[in-house]
This record gives sequence, structure tokens and C-alpha cells, in this order.
Amino acid sequence: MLKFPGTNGDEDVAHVVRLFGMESQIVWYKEFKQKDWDAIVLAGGFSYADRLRAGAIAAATKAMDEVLEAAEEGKPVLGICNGFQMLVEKGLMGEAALLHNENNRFICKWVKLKVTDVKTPWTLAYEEGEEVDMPIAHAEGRFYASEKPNRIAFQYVENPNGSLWDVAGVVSPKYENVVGMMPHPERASEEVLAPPGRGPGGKKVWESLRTALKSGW
Ligand SMILES: NC(=O)CC[C@H](N)C(=O)O
Repeated sequence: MLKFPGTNGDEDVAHVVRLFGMESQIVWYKEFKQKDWDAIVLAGGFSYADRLRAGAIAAATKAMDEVLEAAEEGKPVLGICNGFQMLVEKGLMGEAALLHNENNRFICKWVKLKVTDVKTPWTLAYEEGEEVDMPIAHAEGRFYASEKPNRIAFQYVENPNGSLWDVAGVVSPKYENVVGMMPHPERASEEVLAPPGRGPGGKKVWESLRTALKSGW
């Protein structure tokens, strides 16, 4: 897992990855070499204080060239929230952008999602069309693209931010091993963290990864 100045989701991701039986290390972006890792998670936060646009400055680092190389090699790469913004800014998610939420506010709440692509290393443990709960926490999460993406990984059941096509997460059009999503699966992977009436809808992201890595993805 990669840490930039302002990343804040790294400890939570490392914790759940270990909880699901895998090893995980947090690596400072200056020291990051992709060849050392089987999979990469770009955790959420406020890298470089969201200056310019969220994820834009992180996308210009050498560490993100390493991430691109890992994507090209077929390694599973997941961008969560600010990590998704980095993948978009790096150009890995096609002609797309994450704009300010329609209401111009930072939105922090649990939402219901539909899993719409289960052919990625991050989603293969879900049923297609399965509805799950996860929290969102972002200001710049409104998915925009001139054309509907071919592979949408997660869709909002009730769209909170004005994203086109209810997009909450997409598969890279170039690399099917690369997924970006605004909701936070790492905050929804333990029963105890789910509020009343909600379930830990992120668990299967890590179960998917475990299965994918075991089968040599
Ligand atoms: N939780 C996050 O990663 C937030 C992402 C970004 N800082 C935003 O507000 O849009």
C-alpha cells in the first residue's frame, strides 16, 4: 500500500488486508517499488491537501509510474476514494473525471451499492447485481465522462453526488486488473463497524483479492 503526504486510509486498509489473511505493508511513496508487491491499494485521504484537484499532484509522482507499470503487468490495483482520484488523474480510467459533488459539499454517509462487474480481482467474490452497504466520504466524487464506461464495477442505488450513470466505481478500460471506487470497503469489512440496518459490504473486496492471488492473478 502506498502512502502519500495526506493519505489517511492506509492503516485501515493494512488492517483489513491482514484480517483477511494476507500480508500488507504501508510504503512511503518515495520508496515504492512495484516489483516488491503482488497487488497495490491506493488508499484514500487528502493527498497534497487536494491542491489543484484531488489526486492530481500524487498522479505526477514517480510512485504512480510504478503503479502504471504494475497495471501493465496485470497486477491487481485498487484505488479507493482519493486513490481512485489518483488513477483517474494518471489517465488509467479512460476519459473520465471526478468532479465536485453536485451539492458542492463534502458528503460522509453510508450508501447502498450494486455490484455490477464481478470479473475483476477485487469483485469476483460478489454475486452480479448484489446490493451491499459501504460508507462514502468525499467532496470530489461526481463521476463524469463523455461516454458511458464499458465496465462499471459499482453503482449507487441512491445516487448521493450526481455521478453520471450512478457510477461509484469503474474498471479501467485498459487494464481489467485495475479498479477505482469512491466508497470505502475498508471501513465496511467488519460487522462491528456497520451502523444499525447496514452490513459490512466491503468484506468481499478482500475475499476477492485473496482468491485472485491464490489463483495466480
Ligand atoms: N476519503 C477520501 O479519500 C476523500 C478524497 C478527497 N479528499 C475528496 O474529498 O474528494
